[in-house]
Amino acid sequence: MTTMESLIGLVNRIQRACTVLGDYGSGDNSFSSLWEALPSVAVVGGQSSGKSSVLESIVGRDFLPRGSGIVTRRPLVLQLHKTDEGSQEYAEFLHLPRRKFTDFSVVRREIEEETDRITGKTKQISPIPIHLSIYSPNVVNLTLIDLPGLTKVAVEGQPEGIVQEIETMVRSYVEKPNSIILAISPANQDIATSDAIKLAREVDPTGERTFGVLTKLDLMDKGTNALDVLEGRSYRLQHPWVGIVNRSQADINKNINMIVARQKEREYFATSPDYAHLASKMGSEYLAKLLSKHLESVIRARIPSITSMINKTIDELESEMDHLGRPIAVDAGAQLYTILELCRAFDKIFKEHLDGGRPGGDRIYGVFDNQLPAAIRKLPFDRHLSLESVRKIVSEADGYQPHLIAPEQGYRRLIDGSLKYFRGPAEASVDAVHFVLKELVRRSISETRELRRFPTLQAEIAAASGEALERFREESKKTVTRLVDMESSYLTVEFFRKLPHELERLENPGERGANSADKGGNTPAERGRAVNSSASKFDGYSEGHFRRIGSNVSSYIGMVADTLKNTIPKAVVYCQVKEAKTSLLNHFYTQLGKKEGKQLGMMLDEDPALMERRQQCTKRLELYKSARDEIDSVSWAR
Ligand SMILES: Nc1nc2c(ncn2[C@@H]2O[C@H](COP(=O)(O)OP(=O)(O)OP(=O)(O)O)[C@@H](O)[C@H]2O)c(=O)[nH]1
Repeated sequence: MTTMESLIGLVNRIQRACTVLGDYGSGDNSFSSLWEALPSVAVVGGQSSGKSSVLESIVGRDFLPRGSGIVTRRPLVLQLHKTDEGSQEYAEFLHLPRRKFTDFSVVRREIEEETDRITGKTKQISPIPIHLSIYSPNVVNLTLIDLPGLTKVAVEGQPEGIVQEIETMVRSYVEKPNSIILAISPANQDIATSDAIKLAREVDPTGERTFGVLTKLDLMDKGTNALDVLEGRSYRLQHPWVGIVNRSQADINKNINMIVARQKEREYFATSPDYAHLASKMGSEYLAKLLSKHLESVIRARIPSITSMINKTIDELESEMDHLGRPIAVDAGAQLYTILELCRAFDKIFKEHLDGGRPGGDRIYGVFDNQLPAAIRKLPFDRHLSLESVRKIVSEADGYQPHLIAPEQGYRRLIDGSLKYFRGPAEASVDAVHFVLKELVRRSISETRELRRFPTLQAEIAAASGEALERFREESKKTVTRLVDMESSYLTVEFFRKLPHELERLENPGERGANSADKGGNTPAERGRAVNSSASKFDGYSEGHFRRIGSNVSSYIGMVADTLKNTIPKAVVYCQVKEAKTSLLNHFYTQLGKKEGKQLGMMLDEDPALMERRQQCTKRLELYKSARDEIDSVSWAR
């Protein structure tokens, strides 16, 4: 491959990739356009200027749609590839890959049909290009973009405003600084009125990137010639004008072969008295070579800036991809792996909250250190162990037979009754820790960056964690209730053995009498009063006796409270915190293992807008990377 072929081929390949990815310069996407950075030859001309004839002559084949009105309604990117002498000519469309067209009348029909596919039969125009590649020994490597002909009036059946639309579209192509303008004007018309030259003058006033082509030289009035134009006197351009003689309508009707037509064109210039001195620089074959050479040199000059534009865009796209998150795999195994990874990321953050490193875990200690003791302090033991209450409970426990020594049953009932109160603070601690854990799950989910794009999985993890925490809470409640119940199942014997006073007093009724005498409870009158009181049955026991019972129970309960203040946190941590740390998502993992690919895929559902954007980014990244590879390979070949 020569350098020239590979450079134009390079741009061809990049252009095709651009169209596949919807990058044809126009369009309102927020990405920079690679297409626009690529040099290209845009063919412009007024209606009947001979534009189609020039293109067909450059190709050496009839293949463009004919007809009245505006026939070209979408840009046609015509990529010409020179093949070895004697090889079969064929055409290929980008939209019909792997189909080789060897019959060029079928190519013409396909262009017409493909035009209608996008624009509809309404004869609208569309900026989406049709890509046609032609492989032939009779072409030079060149890419031309055929644009709708500039016109002043729409013909019947074509929508109003199409004239302006065409002008806007053609302008969008030729105003790009990388566009080479092939401006076609007929020689039998004043050059000052040429639509092509008028537009070229506007967008390229210095004439640097305009190639002037003058057609229909053979149709000029006898005795006149176009030397003023061809020699650059009428309208000056940086590149020399090229004169062309295409087939006349009569030639076309007679089916004059294109190769024969080229031959006739050569003869025309060689034998023309006016143009013979310019013959070597006239004609469609010369034009094709001139353009090919120029395009190649423009591409060569542009490569460094294209390369840096590509690299810059790749960097931008890569960082956007990082921001959006990489695409998710499609097979079930990889999806399961992704889900597990995401869960692990969440779990790690959750653990950091508990173990410190992230805030929140300290609130659990707060429950044990403040809430629990405060709740215990607030328990209504004063009321439960008031003199009245003690007297009532003890008497009820005694039944018809007042206690003789110590009120064993009374003590038990008082203690049992008191211990029941501990359930409240115990359960409240469980609930308080549960809510702390729940809040930490919520925070951990929102702090897991990797999870941000997966709202569905976030909800799944939240639900699974919620269920697990609920189970831990149940378990924890059972355990703390049990701790409390255990306290009433067996009382600390030691404690009561240390209360000798009471026993002595009960064993010594004399002392009891003496004691009561102080308070005057021993006189008959007082006894009578006592008989009338509610505790008539126990008027034998003094207030002091019940007070002592009350205070004994109270200090026993105080001792139990101290124990529970220590054991409840242990139970709560064991059942809830430790479990949350080690097996919060265990159940979820088991469930995951049973799920099918489709369900896993659903869990990895993302925000559709985000997916769309990533898809765009991925495609673009692919385009730019392949463009970079293409450029690299060409640079090495040079
Ligand atoms: N004699 C002669 N006829 C030409 C020449 N160039 C074009 N024609 C004829 O002019 C008519 C229009 O040529 P086209 O090539 O179809 O021109 P166009 O600009 O593509 O026209 P539209 O697509 O219809 O706008 C055809 O009948 C051609 O045969 C030429 O150099 N000499």
